[in-house]
Amino acid sequence: MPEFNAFFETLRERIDREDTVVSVGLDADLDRIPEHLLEKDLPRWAFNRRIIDATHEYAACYKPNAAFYEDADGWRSLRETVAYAHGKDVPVLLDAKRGDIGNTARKYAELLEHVDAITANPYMGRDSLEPFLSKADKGVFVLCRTSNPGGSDLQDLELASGEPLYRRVAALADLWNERGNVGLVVGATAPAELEELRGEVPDLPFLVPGVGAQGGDTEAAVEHGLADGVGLVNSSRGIIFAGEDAGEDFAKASGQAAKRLRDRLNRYRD
Ligand SMILES: O=c1ccn([C@@H]2O[C@H](COP(=O)(O)O)[C@@H](O)[C@H]2O)c(=O)[nH]1
Repeated sequence: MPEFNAFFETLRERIDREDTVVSVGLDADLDRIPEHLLEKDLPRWAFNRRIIDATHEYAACYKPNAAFYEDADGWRSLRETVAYAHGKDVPVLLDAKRGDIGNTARKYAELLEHVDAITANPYMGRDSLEPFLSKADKGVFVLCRTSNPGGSDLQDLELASGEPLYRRVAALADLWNERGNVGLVVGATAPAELEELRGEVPDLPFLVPGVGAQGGDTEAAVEHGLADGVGLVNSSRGIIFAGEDAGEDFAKASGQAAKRLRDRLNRYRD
């Protein structure tokens, strides 16, 4: 079993030091950002800065989803956000779900020059992930059993061997973990699969989305999401929009929501 790489060691240090496995999802949706911020030059950055100020002491990492930044101002906002999170010593995991033929994946993998870890789609196989995997000091979270209702449509399909596809993905990800830089994405809405996968790949840390707005199982997320104490449980809308109706005080409510989630998850940690 390879040891954790630099990213996972940094994450482990952060988790231990701050006593939290909360991933704060920065899905800065312009349709939900408080109105008074919309006049700013970069509203998403203005929003994220306030959210980071209010939540960083409860955050093991920040997870911006690329979908909310894929325009010119969005990328500028994201760069400012990443620099600010780093200034608070919090790692950043970009939820980008990339993966393509090697030549294209090589360009996607350049995203890792700016962030500490990324989510990747394994559907096109090992060569499509190699450019990410070869960045030995970064983290690569491979989509395995996703939290959405349609996650079962393909991921649960039984292979000729009798095993479901998500289990094969987990086994492959374990093989791809030569550098100790691989984790899995497994949704909190699939607690049975979380438990099963923890048994299959005991050494891979999980990123567990789906608590909060999606109603996933927080206890299962913690009990099975961590490998040797390392793993992340993400909430995005449940934290960043907790103060949606609080006007100028919106970030305070986010800080309280992040603290509540941290405390709740910590009840299940060893
Ligand atoms: O299986 C998956 C993989 C990724 N996500 C992403 O996580 C957050 C969840 O947001 P919430 O507001 O906490 O529901 C979002 O960025 C998703 O794209 C996921 O939910 N499930």
